[in-house]
Amino acid sequence: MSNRQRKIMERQAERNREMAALKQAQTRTPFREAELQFLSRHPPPDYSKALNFRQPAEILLQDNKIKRVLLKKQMGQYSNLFGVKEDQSMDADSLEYAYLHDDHPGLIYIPNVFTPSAQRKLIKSCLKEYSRHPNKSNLDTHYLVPNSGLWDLHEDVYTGKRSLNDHYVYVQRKATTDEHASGYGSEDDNVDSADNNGSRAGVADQNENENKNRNRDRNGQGSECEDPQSGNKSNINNINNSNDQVEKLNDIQHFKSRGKTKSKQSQPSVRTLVPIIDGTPSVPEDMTKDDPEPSAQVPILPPGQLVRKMRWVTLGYQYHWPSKTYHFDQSAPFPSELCTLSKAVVEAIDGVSPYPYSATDFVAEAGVINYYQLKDRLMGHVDRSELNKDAPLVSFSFGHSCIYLLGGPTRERFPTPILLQSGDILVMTGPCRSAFHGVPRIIENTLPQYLQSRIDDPDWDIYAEYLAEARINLNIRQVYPPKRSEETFPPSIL
Ligand SMILES: O=C(O)CCC(=O)C(=O)O
Ligand SMILES: [Fe+2]
Repeated sequence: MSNRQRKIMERQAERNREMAALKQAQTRTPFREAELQFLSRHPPPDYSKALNFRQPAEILLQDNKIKRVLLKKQMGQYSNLFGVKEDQSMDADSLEYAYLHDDHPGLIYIPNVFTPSAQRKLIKSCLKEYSRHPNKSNLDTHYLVPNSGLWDLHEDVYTGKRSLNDHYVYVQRKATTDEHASGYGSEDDNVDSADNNGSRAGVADQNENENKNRNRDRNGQGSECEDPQSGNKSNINNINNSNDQVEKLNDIQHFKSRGKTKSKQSQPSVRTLVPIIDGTPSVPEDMTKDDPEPSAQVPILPPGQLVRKMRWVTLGYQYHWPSKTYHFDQSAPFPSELCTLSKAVVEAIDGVSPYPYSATDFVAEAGVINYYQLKDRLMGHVDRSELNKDAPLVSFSFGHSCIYLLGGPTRERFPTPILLQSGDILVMTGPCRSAFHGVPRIIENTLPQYLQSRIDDPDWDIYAEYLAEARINLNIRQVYPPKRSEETFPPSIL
């Protein structure tokens, strides 16, 4: 090829690239646009664009879309799991409020409700207790995590009780060969990003192209579009109702991105999800919800490193990530304090939310604990797997602050960025329950002082060290309509 020909070809290739980039920019949805803004490393995002519900009321309420509602009692009076604040009077300083937003009907935001010690207690439970069997984590797909839990192993090494020379402190792989493995690709794919709900990714790099981002996102919980335990309303409510072609495509891309896999889970056909017939979930007879195959490629790591690979833990009804449906026949006992805590929130918003739901009807049946390292993100999705969409979804944040994007029923609405901080509660009720949302950014250097190392509590050190690079989100859902909650579903639908 002559020099001239080569130059012509290079120019043509360059033009093609530009055209492709232009096309991609044109097809970006407003939600995606917002995600990209907050994913950007260089330049860093403009965090001042985010709505901060902890601003002084006189500033916050200048935005006339924001409404403030006084709670009847302090949250600590609904349950002492929020911690007992010294000032329990109803003086102006101690009043607690919930906030609503005109653009997001059904959103209830209750800022700063936990005392520091109540936060520390819950964080400890999220890392040490709730992550134990029978609750499942993303690590269980690939590793033989001991029943005593990974955190206990980490603690033994951290406190010097056991040495890293001790072979038994290393959690072993489930698979010894990749013969039947899903072969998700790199080790990182397996553990870092390919698990959780769906749109959860490991490292977000501004230079990654959009498709790559999509494919890597939230492999576990449910693709870019849906979240993990949630799932997909169209699938659940009406198997023929593909409510969103784009989502469908993304899902398929998601499966393709794990194309090396030989297992059934890798096929788009797992989208044969649970249809509702006469309000009752009905699982097709031939549908199996197998676990994804373990990979022999995952790294063997010291427990202190492996805990940082833990991306999610599911509580109550266990979730089948590949199909984004619950295992309606697999439920682990729900931690009782989390039942109390979530019920207390539902009680506190009684009369606040324009979409009422009685606290007596609320049953905590499924939960997800999301563990984010600083560079993790959770891409836009809707939580759709629950059969009961009327019950509030209660979400607690701990550790580093994040940007939470709250959009509308489609990606075509530009989302509102919200600064979610440690100790805040976000409740999705009514239409907000079906809104796109995601966490494109964990914000560095935002760990509150009271969650850092403490002279008065050396036992906290191991948690402080973990939180120095992490955020924890705990969210709780009701799966079944109230009348069903205490009943057992007939075996025919399991
Ligand atoms: O981390 C968060 O605040 C949101 C998590 C979430 O949306 C989910 O788990 O479905
Ligand atoms: Fe979600």
